[in-house]
Amino acid sequence: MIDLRGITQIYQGPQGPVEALRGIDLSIAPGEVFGIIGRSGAGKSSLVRVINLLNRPTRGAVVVAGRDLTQLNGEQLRAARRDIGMVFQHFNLLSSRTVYDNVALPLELAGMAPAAMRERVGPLLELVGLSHLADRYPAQISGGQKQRVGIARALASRPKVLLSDEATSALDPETTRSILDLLRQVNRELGLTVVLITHQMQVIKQIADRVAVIDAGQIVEMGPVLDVFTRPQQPITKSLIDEIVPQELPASVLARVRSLAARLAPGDSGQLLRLSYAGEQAYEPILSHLIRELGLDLSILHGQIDEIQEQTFGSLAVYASGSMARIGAAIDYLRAQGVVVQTVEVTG
Ligand SMILES: Nc1ncnc2c1ncn2[C@@H]1O[C@H](COP(=O)(O)OP(=O)(O)OP(=O)(O)O)[C@@H](O)[C@H]1O
Repeated sequence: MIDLRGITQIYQGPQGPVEALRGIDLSIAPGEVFGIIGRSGAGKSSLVRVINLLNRPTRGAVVVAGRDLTQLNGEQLRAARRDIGMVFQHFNLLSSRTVYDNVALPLELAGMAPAAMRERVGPLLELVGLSHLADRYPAQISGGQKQRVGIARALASRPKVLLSDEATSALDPETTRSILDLLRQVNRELGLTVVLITHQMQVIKQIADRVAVIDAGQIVEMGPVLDVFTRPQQPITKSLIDEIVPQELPASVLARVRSLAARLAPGDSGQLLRLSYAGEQAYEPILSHLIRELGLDLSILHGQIDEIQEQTFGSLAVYASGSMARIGAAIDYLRAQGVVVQTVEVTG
């Protein structure tokens, strides 16, 4: 649905050129919810605005629904943009127009007759749950409701792609969840491709199928969300995930490891393992196999089980004690079960 090829964006800043995007290649499939995450200044806004050519890239091709937007003339581009809706962090509603008239605006601009417009806007207000507020003005509704208006307006021209530029950053956590649920619903019911940028892993966790991590204008990591959560590769990805799954173990856990290590039976070894897994399998049978079949002693020190996209995602810290051979066999067994195993050395 969306193919970005070799996208470079150079701004002329007051202190000279700023290379905000440096050779981005990205393919987003139809119907996908694709998240782009990065710290402030990483280039997220620049990237999402390239997709509808609000930003014209310095170099590269922007192919949406089979057409390279950079090659279109003004009129063709205006037509192509109707396939791409956008929602903004600060909603960008017109304060002098009612909720209804804000949603109707793109249709009015496209010259649609009022009766046809009513037929289009009514169901959209229903979809976003605002039919009862159609006559209110933006100043008379909440932030979450404003964003619902923004989403309905973005859907008015029946786009194939919805871009979301930090749509939930100005909202509290509960409203954020409800807006993300709405975007998910729109994605599923209308088959829309959704591209969202955010600096919050919570947003990615709740809604995205795949995620790209952007840093200093480049994609440094990309994959299905579950994979990236269980096997983050880059330090930036780890630090972004830390918000959900702490990457460092608490001091109390490390103290417990030291005390277990001090009480090992003669000839035994001990190893702290961090396990993470995603998907169908559950920990319990795997851990009981280790204890029963491999004769290992396992202490569960720390753990968290969460849900990502209706799949279980867990992370555990366990201390295994027994012979070196048994610990090695346990690690092999865990990996064969699809569990990501990290051995952690505890000093001091
Ligand atoms: N119009 C502009 N002129 C000059 N430099 C710009 C312009 N817009 C963005 N930049 C610079 O380009 C880089 C990327 O900015 P961008 O807004 O894309 O990042 P971002 O990841 O969206 O950041 P934030 O989360 O803070 O909005 C930054 O260094 C920024 O200062």
